[in-house]
Amino acid sequence: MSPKEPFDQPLLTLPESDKSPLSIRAKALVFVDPRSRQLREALHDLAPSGLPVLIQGETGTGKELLARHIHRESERPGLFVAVNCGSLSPNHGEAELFGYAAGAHVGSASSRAGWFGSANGGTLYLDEIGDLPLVLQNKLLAALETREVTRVGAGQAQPVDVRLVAATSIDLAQAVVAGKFHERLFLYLNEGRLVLPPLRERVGDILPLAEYFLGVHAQRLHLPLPLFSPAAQRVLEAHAWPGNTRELESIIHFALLVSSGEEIHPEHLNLPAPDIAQLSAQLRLLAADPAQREALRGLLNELLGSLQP
Ligand SMILES: Nc1ncnc2c1ncn2[C@@H]1O[C@H](COP(=O)(O)OP(=O)(O)OP(=O)(O)O)[C@@H](O)[C@H]1O
Repeated sequence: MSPKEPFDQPLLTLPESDKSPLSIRAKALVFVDPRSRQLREALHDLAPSGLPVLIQGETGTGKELLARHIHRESERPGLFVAVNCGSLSPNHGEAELFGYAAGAHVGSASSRAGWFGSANGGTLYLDEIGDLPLVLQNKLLAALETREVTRVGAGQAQPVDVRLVAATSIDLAQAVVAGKFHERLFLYLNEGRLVLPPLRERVGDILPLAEYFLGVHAQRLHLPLPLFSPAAQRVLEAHAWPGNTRELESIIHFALLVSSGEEIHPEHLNLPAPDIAQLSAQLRLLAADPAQREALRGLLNELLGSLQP
């Protein structure tokens, strides 16, 4: 981490030069909630270690963005290569991952390095690693342990230096028990484990992220920057965000487009009305945080007051 990025700064940015072919739009990681700050410290410790990393989190929580920051802080000279294991071809997954030799199969007149080779010297990010077929899990473990890959159809293994960062939205320990995931691969990956909590459990991140996305989209669309009304802020903090940060970004983008420009109100947020069970779960979470408790008490008194006949 550079001296410009102490832990008390809630924004961690990727450099403009991060021109990975699979780059995603947002480059900044917003960390304000205490749980996110802990995660940032863990990231800072883990990134330069070179250890494999397993990131667990629901969809849209920011696993790929976190992996990019791990790569950046590791200062490995090679590329960050992101691959979704669910999108590997059932028949050619091995060739896609490890490459193939010229003439290995019909149409392969020349050889190809594969994702492993492309990430040589850098970081291979395997999203939804639980979707990898068992046979490929075995080959992946062998490649990681021996630091060598053999292209499909090639006689000789080649040395590779790849740091693996894997992500999963399922509990891989349970997949191991169910016989769906290779235990040794799980233990290998689990050396460096980061758990990205869902957004509803990082309530302190919701408004800073909302403001961040509002700023990004207002700037991109050359629109004036509106503010969130206090009621809109409360709605944002009370929503359960099943689609996590990705859902938050699209809600904010929409609100920016439909608001008149000065202030965003609850009616601009295209969110379903929360049900009572969801609302009370959110309130319980907020009440657990001493900083939020007083604000919550005031709000509840205000609401109860408005209900008096
Ligand atoms: N802390 C954060 N700060 C800023 N942007 C974030 C943060 N977390 C996530 N995002 C943004 O939210 C979107 C979803 O993040 P990302 O694709 O990394 O999630 P994911 O967990 O890998 O999703 P999936 O499981 O669907 O692959 C991206 O546009 C990402 O830039």
